[in-house]
Amino acid sequence: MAPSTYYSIDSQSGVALLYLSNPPVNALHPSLLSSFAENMALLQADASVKAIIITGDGPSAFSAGFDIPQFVKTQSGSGAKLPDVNAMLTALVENGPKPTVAAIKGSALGGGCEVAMATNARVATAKSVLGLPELQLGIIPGFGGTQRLPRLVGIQKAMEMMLTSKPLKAVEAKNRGLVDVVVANDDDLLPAAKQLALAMANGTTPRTCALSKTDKIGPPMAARAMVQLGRMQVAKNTPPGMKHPSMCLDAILVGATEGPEAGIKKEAEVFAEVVQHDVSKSLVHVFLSQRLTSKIRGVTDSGLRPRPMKCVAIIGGGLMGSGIATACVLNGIDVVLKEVNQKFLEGGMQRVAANLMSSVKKGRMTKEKYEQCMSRLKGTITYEGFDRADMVIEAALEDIGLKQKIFAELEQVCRKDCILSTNTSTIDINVVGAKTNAINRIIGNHFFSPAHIMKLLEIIKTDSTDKQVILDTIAFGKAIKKVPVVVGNCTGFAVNRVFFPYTMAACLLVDLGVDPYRIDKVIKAFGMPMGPLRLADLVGIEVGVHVGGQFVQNFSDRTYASELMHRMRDGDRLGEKNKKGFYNYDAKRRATPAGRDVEAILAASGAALDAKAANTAAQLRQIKQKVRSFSDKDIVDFIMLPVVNESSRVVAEGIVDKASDLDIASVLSMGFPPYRGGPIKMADLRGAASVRDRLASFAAMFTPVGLGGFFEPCDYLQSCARAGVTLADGRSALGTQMARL
Ligand SMILES: C[C@H](O)CC(=O)SCCNC(=O)CCNC(=O)[C@H](O)C(C)(C)COP(=O)(O)OP(=O)(O)OC[C@H]1O[C@@H](n2cnc3c(N)ncnc32)[C@H](O)[C@@H]1OP(=O)(O)O
Repeated sequence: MAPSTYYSIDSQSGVALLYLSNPPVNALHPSLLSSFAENMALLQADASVKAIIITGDGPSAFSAGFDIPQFVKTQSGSGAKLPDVNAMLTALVENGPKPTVAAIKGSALGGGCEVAMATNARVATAKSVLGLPELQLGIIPGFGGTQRLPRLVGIQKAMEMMLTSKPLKAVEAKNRGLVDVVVANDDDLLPAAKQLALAMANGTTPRTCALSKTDKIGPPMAARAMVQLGRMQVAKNTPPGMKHPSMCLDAILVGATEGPEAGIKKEAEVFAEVVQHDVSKSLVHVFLSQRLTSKIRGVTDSGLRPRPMKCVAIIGGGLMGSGIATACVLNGIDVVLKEVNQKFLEGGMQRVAANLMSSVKKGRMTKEKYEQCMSRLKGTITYEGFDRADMVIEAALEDIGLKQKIFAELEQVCRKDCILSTNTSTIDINVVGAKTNAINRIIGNHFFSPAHIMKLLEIIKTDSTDKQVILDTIAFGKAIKKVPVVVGNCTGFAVNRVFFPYTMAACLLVDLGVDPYRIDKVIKAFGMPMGPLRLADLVGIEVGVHVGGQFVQNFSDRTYASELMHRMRDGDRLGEKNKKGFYNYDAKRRATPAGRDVEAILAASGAALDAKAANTAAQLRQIKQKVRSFSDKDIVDFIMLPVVNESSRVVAEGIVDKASDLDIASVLSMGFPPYRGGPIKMADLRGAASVRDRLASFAAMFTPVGLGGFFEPCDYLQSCARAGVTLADGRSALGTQMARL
């Protein structure tokens, strides 16, 4: 059914009930808004109607706001024309002849909250939440929210709610003035709303029109001072180039100092501008793409039903294994945790207990829930209990022989329908299962550390993995509240593979004489949580040497084999592990640049590059000169565009189901800034041709010293650039040409 509204009128009381209807969250689609305007006009004109209650259809939402996919259409110029929602809300909902009440169950977010704020009173169930999270989509409220919210809760709270995008629970919303009545049970909602609506119709309770209220915004001078405080917050917390938070404050200020009409006008101007910014295009892309990762062609649309994973056996109680066990027991799944001896087992069990206890200490979990979770955890040093397991997750050392032995044993001790999975981050899944006859039920479950906190679950399927196994693993990922991204089997899978150039490019810059701390600073300013050298310390220099070596071996045409990490390791600069890496670490893991402590290592690594390029020393000298005068933007391109290049290969090879899956995986694992959309979205916003040309210029610069391959734009990127199609659409747009890539 098309998104719309429908209503009924209680002829006895004269109360009309208008439903916003667009399951599952009653998003305000343009057709719903048109129907809303039409039906409100009808009800306001109907002489038999005394008051109007607006509510959401279905159990979970009043309305989660404007229909977000419509933004993509607006941004590409194909959006439907909206009725004048602000005029309609003011004339028909706020100031119409009949009083209006919002009856809220579940979420009233964004435009949904704005509709509710336009009514004359709000009644909400205790579990409801109300808020204006538009800023997290790179936009600002556009249906009067920047004007009504400050008038209901005060400027300070309104700014806080908008700038953090955090909604209020119903009880706090009532304390703040956003809600009038809170009811404990769903069944009490409509009766309470009706009572209030009739009281307003009879004049026994006054009608509130939020736009006319002034008591909470104070005089203009006070409003200016308050907004100035908000601006200081924005300056502190907002990445450079992100304009919509301060533009949101502009709209609040105009309303508070020049009146609501001017404020609504300003809000509309700002909204129309920010919705076209790249930041909004990226954040909307991330919101929608994150919800698409668990929809896999040929699997989730195959008619199969996922089997619930009630019991999971985990091999290895180290950091990863105990984190995975924590995520399982937290979400109602029984766990059998296996270790090699009693001492290690106790260590693993204690780690799970400590993970859970940390939530208790922070007040996020009750002691009762803690006990419940712990009761789901059983430890063993044999395979006892593995016959109960619906899925095994092996999280042992990254040792091929060991994993093969474990999998051969698992085949013997587990049920024939048990999914056998590995948490390897580097080893080919087919190799892990090579000594079994169970390759169709073997899959990768790649968690990111700390496994009970990080949202991404990279699921690695092979050509032999059964669809049912993939489907069950996706459902398992969702059951433990991860975002599952299904990828193909290749060196580094998706995430580690696309990010290998991140560290290699940084090593190349350091070898050419660029200050490592400048590199980290520039990349952090780009929006990554930390620069590549700080990250190398965090992951561990030895791990870097091991993983880097695999990429050099497998992708020799496009890797840079720096000696930097090897020399760091040999110099006992192992990273956070021994508190000495590119940075020195204190007891609280605070990092300070190691500076002179690593000077000799950096010099030796640079000298190794000089020695390798001895026959082209003059060209290398020229390159060094250029590189040392690189701007910050050059450094970002130098490091991030090779990541885009490898991402393009991953998309071209079909390692991910959709290009956007790779963006989400990058955001949720490496902390790629969501407001840049992920490597593919970022490249598409810039244009494939521009990315290709910049990479080609780096390739031309480095070819004389034999390192051009590291930057050479891949065939897919070149084809998309030539055809003028996006990297996201290239696979379908290039069609048969893809076969030749
Ligand atoms: C003019 C206005 O000021 C502008 C606006 O209103 S912009 C919109 C502002 N609103 C928001 O940002 C709220 C966005 N939604 C959410 O935060 C969360 O979806 C939620 C809290 C409502 C529910 O969360 P949760 O229960 O985890 O379910 P979630 O998977 O996110 O959503 C359920 C489905 O509803 C969809 N959905 C949620 N909000 C939507 C919206 N505003 N528009 C369209 N679809 C929406 C999701 O895409 C998902 O679809 P799927 O089932 O096809 O995957």
